[in-house]
Amino acid sequence: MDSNIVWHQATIEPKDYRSKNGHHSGVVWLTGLSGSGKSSIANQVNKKLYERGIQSYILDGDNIRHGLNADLGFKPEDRKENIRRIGEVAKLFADSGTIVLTAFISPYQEDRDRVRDIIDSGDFLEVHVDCPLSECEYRDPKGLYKKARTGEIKGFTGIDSPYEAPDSPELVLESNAYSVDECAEQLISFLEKNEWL
Ligand SMILES: Nc1ncnc2c1ncn2[C@@H]1O[C@H](COP(=O)(O)OS(=O)(=O)O)[C@@H](OP(=O)(O)O)[C@H]1O
Ligand SMILES: Nc1ncnc2c1ncn2[C@@H]1O[C@H](COP(=O)(O)OP(=O)(O)O)[C@@H](O)[C@H]1O
Repeated sequence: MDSNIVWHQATIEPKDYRSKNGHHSGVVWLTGLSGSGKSSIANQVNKKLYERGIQSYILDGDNIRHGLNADLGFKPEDRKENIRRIGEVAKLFADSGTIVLTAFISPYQEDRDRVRDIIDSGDFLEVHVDCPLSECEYRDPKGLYKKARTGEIKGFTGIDSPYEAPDSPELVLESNAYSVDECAEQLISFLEKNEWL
């Protein structure tokens, strides 16, 4: 970084936004295979938080790749840069007093750890949306596993590209055993228990 760039201290700080909103803020990082249920669960949680007057927002894989990260593909170095940029954006949202729910495969532990490292301790919750590959492939909501199996898509996570399950996530949601609504309730209970709400 250019040594002539000096950090400008903001007048209104994260603690001020939190105090105004009446709740904590931070990053809820959902990770899991394609089709595991990250987007469905994030949207259900977001809806419930919205109805309670909580300031929350979703950053979602497909949407971010249409804009901010439209220049990135799925090679390991592209996924790394994808997660790095999203981590920085998520941090900004958290600093603005928002509970940000992110829904990215984020297959590499190292990349997720790097995001954890830039966020204040306790303000990053790694949530594993855990679902067997066989079930994700059966769901195949976008028909992508089918394409990956025929070789039409190369380097698809879980098929011919790795997924590293979290070493020590704050929470595991078993989306094969519980409904979308039950998973959303489990996540909200966890936020309550940790005094985010
Ligand atoms: N090769 C390959 N591997 C995995 N996923 C693929 C691929 N190509 C396209 N897609 C679609 O892109 C979505 C994943 O984007 P992410 O930004 O979450 O991926 S990553 O975190 O950078 O690994 C993912 O969305 P989700 O199904 O919502 O997870 C897919 O729809
Ligand atoms: N418990 C559950 N949690 C999340 N999704 C579920 C669950 N049970 C079934 N599904 C279905 O699985 C699919 C998951 O798709 P999606 O939310 O787009 O996953 P991802 O964002 O991880 O790719 C949806 O069609 C959803 O309705």
